[in-house]
This record gives sequence, C-alpha cells and structure tokens, in this order.
Amino acid sequence: MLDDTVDRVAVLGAGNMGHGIAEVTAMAGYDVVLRDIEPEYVEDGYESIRWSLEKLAERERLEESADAILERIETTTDLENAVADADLVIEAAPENLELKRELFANLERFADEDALLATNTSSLPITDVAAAVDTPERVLGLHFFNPPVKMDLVEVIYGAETSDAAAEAGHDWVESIGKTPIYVRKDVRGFVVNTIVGPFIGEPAWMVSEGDAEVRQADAAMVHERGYPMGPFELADLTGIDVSYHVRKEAGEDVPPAIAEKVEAEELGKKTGKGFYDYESSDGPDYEPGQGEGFDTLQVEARMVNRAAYLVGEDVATSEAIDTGVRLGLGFPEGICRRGDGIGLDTVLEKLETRFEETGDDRFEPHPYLRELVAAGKTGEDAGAGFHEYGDGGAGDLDSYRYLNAEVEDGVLEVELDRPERMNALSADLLEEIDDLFSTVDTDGLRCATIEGTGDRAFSAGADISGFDSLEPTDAMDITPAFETVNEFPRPVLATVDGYCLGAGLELALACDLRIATKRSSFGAPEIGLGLIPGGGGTQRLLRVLGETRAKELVFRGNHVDAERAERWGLVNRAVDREAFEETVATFVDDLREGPPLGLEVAKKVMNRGEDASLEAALAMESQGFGLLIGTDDVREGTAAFAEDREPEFEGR
Ligand SMILES: C/C=C/C(=O)SCCNC(=O)CCNC(=O)[C@H](O)C(C)(C)COP(=O)(O)OP(=O)(O)OC[C@H]1O[C@@H](n2cnc3c(N)ncnc32)[C@H](O)[C@@H]1OP(=O)(O)O
Repeated sequence: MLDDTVDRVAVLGAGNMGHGIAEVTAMAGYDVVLRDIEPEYVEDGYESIRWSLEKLAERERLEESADAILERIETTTDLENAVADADLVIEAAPENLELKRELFANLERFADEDALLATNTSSLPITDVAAAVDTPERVLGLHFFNPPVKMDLVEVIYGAETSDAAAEAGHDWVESIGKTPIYVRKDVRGFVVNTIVGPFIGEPAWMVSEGDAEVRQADAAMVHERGYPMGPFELADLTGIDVSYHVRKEAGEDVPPAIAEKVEAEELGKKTGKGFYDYESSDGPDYEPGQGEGFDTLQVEARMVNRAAYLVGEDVATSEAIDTGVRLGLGFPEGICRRGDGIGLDTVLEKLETRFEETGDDRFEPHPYLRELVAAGKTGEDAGAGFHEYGDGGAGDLDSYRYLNAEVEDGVLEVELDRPERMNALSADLLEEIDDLFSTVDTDGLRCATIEGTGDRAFSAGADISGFDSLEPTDAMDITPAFETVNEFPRPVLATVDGYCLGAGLELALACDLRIATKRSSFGAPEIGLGLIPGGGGTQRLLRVLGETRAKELVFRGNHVDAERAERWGLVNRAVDREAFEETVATFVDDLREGPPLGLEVAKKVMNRGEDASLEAALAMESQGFGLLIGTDDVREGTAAFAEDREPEFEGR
C-alpha cells in the first residue's frame, strides 16, 4: 500500500536542482534529508541553501527564520540512512541512466516499501529509471524547473507502470509545497514544456539556416510583436546552444545548421562568452523593437501549436495543463493552446499544410488532432471552441477571460488576476478584461466583489513593463478605463492584497472601495524610476486618499512602504498577519454581503461623486440619496428588524 501522507522527504543529489528541491521542501515545513556521495558536495549544497534562505529572509520572503528552516534539513552521505524513514524520495542525481538505475535499485532495498519514489530527470524516460525496481508502480517523475525556489511549475510524469495512486500522491505533495503541478500522463521525450520549447528555438534556427530570417529579426519579432519574454536565440544562448544541439541529436532529429555551426565553433552562448550574441565585447542581446519586421512569427507559433495538438491528441496532457506549463515553465505570455485558438486553428493548419507541401519536411506535418479540431469547426476563440471552450463570449460569460478568473459565489463576484508568472502585471489585454468584466457582469443578485492576485508573490506588480516598448502614446493614454469601471461598479469592491501592490496594481487597489492586506505586503508607485508617472489614476487617487504630503512622497520617491505603514497612512483598511487574512477578508465580505444593496450602491455613488464636488453640491447629492432610499423595502426591513431585535434580510428593493 502506497503511503500518500508525506512527512519526511529524502533528496538524493545536492547539486543545483537537488539542493533547490530540498530548500523548497523544508520551506514548506517538511523534514528533509539531503544526501550526496561526497561530504563536500553535501556541504556545498547545504551552504547554497543557507545563502539562498538568507537572501529570501533579507527580502522578507520567509515566514520564519532561515535558521528554523535549516534546522529541518539533515545532511548525509549514507544512502540507507537517508531513505530509511522517508515517505517520499526524490532523486536529483546527474542525468545518467545507469547511475539513476543503480540508485533506484538500492532505494528499493533501503526505503520503506510504502515510500513514493520520484526522479527529477528532465530528459530520461521515467519508465527506464523505474525498470530498475520491482515496484515500478510507485515510481514517477517530479520535474522541477531551475531554480526551484523561483519556478512554480512541477511536471508530474507517469512512467509506463506508474499507478494513479502514486501520481496523485505526487501531485498532492507538489501542491502542499505551494508549487503548481501539471500531469504528464505519458512518458514522452521532453514531457510537456520541452516539447513545446523545441520549435520555439528550432524553427527560427531553421529559418536563419535557410536564409529566410536574421537572428536579431527573429528575436525582435518574437519579443516585441508576440510578447515572449525572450527571443529564441537569446534563450538558446542562455540555456546553452550545445543543450539545444544534444536534445535534437538524442531525439534523432536533424539539427539546424545555425545551431550545429555554433557548436562546432564552440560558441555555446553566454557560458562561453559568445553564441548568437557577444557577451565579451558587448552586453549580449542587442536587438531593437523595430527590427522584427518581415519575420514569419506564424511559422514558429504554428509549429508549437502543432506540438500541443500532438500532446493533447496522444493523451499526454490536457490543453489546460499545457497552457499552465508554458506560462509557468517558460514565462510565455499566454498558453500555447490559447494562442493557437486566438490565431485560429484553421490558419495554423493552413500554414503547416502549405509549408509541408512546399518543403516535404516532416516538421510541418499537421497532427491528426489539429485536423480533427478544424474539421469539427473548432477553429478557436472566434468559433467559440478550439483547444478550449469559450462559451458564447456574451455579456456575463465569466469563463471567457484569459488573464483573469471570475466566478460568482454566494452573491460575491470573486475575481483573480491570473498572470502569476509576471506577478500579475497588468497587460493591455488584462486591463481590457477587467474593464469588460466589471462593465458587463450581471449585477442582479450580486452583493459585492473581491479582487486578488494569483500565485504567492503579488496582488499586482504594476503595468506590464515588457509591453512598454511597443506602446503608442495614444494607447498609453487609454490605460484608465478599467480603473474607472471598477471604481464606478455599482457594488462595493474589496481588494485583498497579499504581496506586492505596485504601480498600476496599486492604482487598481485604489480604484476599489476597500483594501485589506497581509503584513508582508508592500505598496508603492515606482513609475518615477522608469521615468514615468502613475497613469491609472494614481496621482489623483493617492492625493485624495493620503493627502498631498504622503502622496507626493510615494510618487516622487518611488519607494515601497510596508503594510503596517500603509495601514497607519490609511492606504489600506487593515494590515493583518497571513494567518488572520482569510478570516478578516471573510468578515468584511460578510458585512458587505449582508448589507442593503441599494444603500451600499447609493453610499458608494454619493461618496465617489461628492469627493470632487463642492460641499454644498455633495450635501445635496447626499440628501437626494437619502430621500431615494427612504421609501424602499430595504429601509422598511432594516427598521423592522431593529424593532424586532433580529438581523435584517435585505433584498435590494
Ligand atoms: C501606469 C502604470 C505604470 C506602471 O505600473 S509601471 C510598472 C510599475 N511597477 C514596477 O516598476 C515593478 C516592477 N517589478 C519589480 O520591481 C520587481 O519585479 C519586484 C520588486 C516586484 C519583485 O522583484 P523580484 O522578487 O526580484 O522578482 P522579479 O524576478 O523581478 O519578478 C518575477 C517575474 O515577474 C516579472 N515582473 C515583475 N514585475 C513586472 C512588471 N511590472 N511587468 C512585467 N513583468 C514583471 C519579472 O520580469 C520576472 O519575470 P522573469 O521571471 O521572466 O524574469
């Protein structure tokens, strides 16, 4: 029987990945044994963990002291001792199949028969590693990304014999350490994330090799036109061009000459000082926004979408898992399935077919699942379905948003900004969705709304800086509608802030009516450091909320203030410990939910409008509001409940 409750974890291998995995495991409260073959390897790993934890503590990213976390980590070189009491063993030894198989064979002798056995391999088949033990059903892949302390994604990979119970236990454990697991249900080369990144680098490399593109042109187009965080050649330089070379060789694929030539010349990227860019005599990537013109971005994206079709069509992963994987693992601006749906899967298919006909090259051969989707009319967003379903896209369709999650729960519109890999930075698309949601959602039956950020770092770290290069002044001036829509929403809106709340993120919180924050949160208007000013109402709302002295301090200095100061200044209603956060939010939400909807709507309107009117005009507005409410059922219910000494039940009439 597999033990699905994990208390103690053994990590085998104290190198980069191993010590990183041990660190995040101990941070989540587990007891960890870190084991390597030589005492100095273990010591180096342990010291790296100490260094990293101290950095995190300096940046106030830990909930307890670095020492308290370190106390949960034991080190050893003795394999038997390391794994004897472990409920979960994670092997993070070098990528050598024989070495891993030997280790697993020993694990079977020393570890408890109920223990879950995982390998952190990024390139070897899980099935081959698991074949070294008599109980392959309890072996799975747990593929962390580098560095584990920063990267949220973990691929949970089935080997051919892995049981559902083992995969589910691995998945639950990954969630318990605050990471995001995605299932990879078949043991395919590259798993999910590396399957998609292959053509991101490979296709531009072919295009350059065939004389159809230039390196800088490709990087500029993918970054500045299509929003990827890095250009393909910039990424190849960072990860090592030899890595791209060997991955292709091992998969039996042809290697684009542009890559092979660099490997022959031993220009392997940043690590050798030279690759596609020069890191010795200049500062590396030097492409400019306008340089991408004429590059065929569709050819690259069509190939990535085709890989996604293969993964879904062969039941390796769901489109949701793929999209989560590429967003968190690669920092893609949106999931590749979403992107395909946005482009139109018929357009993608046509591109692949045309290139296949022209070149006869297998790399363009459309996967049958892509053909199936198009034949069924599921061509993407405009058709209402593609990889994903889009509902009818009409007013109030809460499933139609890409960058925010919205649902109505018991009269509360719960909204999450969903770009955790970018600290929920507000891109033009996300702002548009906020505007759309708050202007079209059906308010009947709604009592209030809450806005929070996903991930564990930020409410929102501001406007998406990566989009600034390509922003026209006229677009930049159009940033405020979303904030005004939230501010004028006819129900109270509560911002719940846990982490960074900066720039446009702070402006969004200020557009809300109330703000509750955890004490670890920080607030600021850092725009001045970018040579900008707050452009989402910040200069004006900060003045009104804080007064001139404090508002100018925030805007002119661009510094962050902590949540306790923010509370003293009246920037937030409450700053509470994380343990008390949910309960405090729930108490506020309950008050808003139980309150009289009409009374709250009128109060919000009168207070918002009155702020900018003369006192006389504002008092007139207030009197009108009072008069309007006095004849309502809610006022009758409120006064009756008071007389009968019971809680009122308001209905918004
Ligand atoms: C009209 C309104 C204008 C504005 O709002 S202008 C923007 C104002 N905001 C800022 O200037 C804040 C920018 N961000 C930061 O200063 C830092 O981040 C933090 C202090 C919030 C956190 O620092 P750390 O812990 O070192 O994390 P990390 O590696 O910098 O960020 C993690 C990932 O999040 C991306 N990111 C953070 N903020 C933004 C942003 N505002 N726009 C776009 N991306 C952002 C990063 O780049 C990175 O991504 P990767 O892991 O791929 O390197």
